[in-house]
Amino acid sequence: MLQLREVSYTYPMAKEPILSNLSFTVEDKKAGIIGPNGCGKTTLLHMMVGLIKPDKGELLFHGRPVTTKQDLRTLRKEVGFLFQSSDDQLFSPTVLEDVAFGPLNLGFSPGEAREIAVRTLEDLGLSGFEERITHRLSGGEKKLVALATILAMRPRILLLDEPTNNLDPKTTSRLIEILQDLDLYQIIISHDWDFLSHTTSVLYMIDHGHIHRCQKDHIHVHRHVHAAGDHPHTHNL
Ligand SMILES: Nc1ncnc2c1ncn2[C@@H]1O[C@H](COP(=O)(O)OP(=O)(O)OP(=O)(O)O)[C@@H](O)[C@H]1O
Repeated sequence: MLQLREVSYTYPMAKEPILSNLSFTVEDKKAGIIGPNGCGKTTLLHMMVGLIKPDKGELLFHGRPVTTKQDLRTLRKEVGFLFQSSDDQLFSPTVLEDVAFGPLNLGFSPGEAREIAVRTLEDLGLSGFEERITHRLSGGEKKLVALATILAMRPRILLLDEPTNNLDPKTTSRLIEILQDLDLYQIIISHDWDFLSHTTSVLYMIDHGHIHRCQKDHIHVHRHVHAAGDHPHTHNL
C-alpha cells in the first residue's frame, strides 16, 4: 500500500546522503524501526508522508507515484503520522476542537465531527477532556490527544515517531494497550526496546543510509543487552 522505492536524500549543506538508494514497503502489520541517533529514522517517516521529497527514487501509494497535491491529500487520509513533539500536532484551543478538526476536514458535518471526536476520546479513555485547554495538558495527555486527532480520521496506516519520549511508565503502558488493540498498520520508531517488544512483531534497522530487516537472534541479543541495563546507544542501535 505504501512504499519507498530506491530513495536517496541529502539534507542541504550535508556532505553525505542520509538515506541512500533505500527501499521500504509497509507490509508487516506492526513493525519497529531502530537505529542510532541521527541515522535518518525521522527523515524516513517524513518521506513516507510526503513531508520530505526524495532527491532520487519515489514514494508510491497503492502502487502509484505520489506527485501532486491531490495524491498527497489522498495519502494523508489513510496514513496518520504521530509527530515526535505533540506541540507540532495540536493547535486548537480545546481538545474537542483539535480532535474534530480532522473529520471536519474530511467533509463530515460539525455535528458528525463532534460525535466522532467524542467517541474517539472515549475509546482512548479521555472522556471528560473535551473542553480542556490543549496547551495546558501534560506531556502524556498531549501525546494521547495527539493520537486521538489522528485516529479520528480513521487511518489505515499509523506512523509513530518515538511515541514514548517523556512518557511515564503508566502512560507508556496505556499507549501499549491502545496500540495493541488497534487493527491497523503501525510503523514505530523507538529507542525503547521494551515498548517495541510489546507493540511490534518485526524490527528494521537503519544503518549508513540503508535499511535492513533484523533477524530474530539479532533482536534477542539486543533486547538482552537492553534488559541488562546497558545504554542501547553504546551498542549501536
Ligand atoms: N532540516 C534539516 N536540515 C539539515 N539536517 C537535518 C535536518 N533534519 C535532520 N537533519 C540531520 O539529518 C540527520 C538525520 O536526522 P533524523 O531526525 O532523521 O534522525 P533520527 O534517526 O530520527 O535521530 P534520533 O534517533 O536522534 O531522533 C541528523 O544528523 C540531523 O541532524
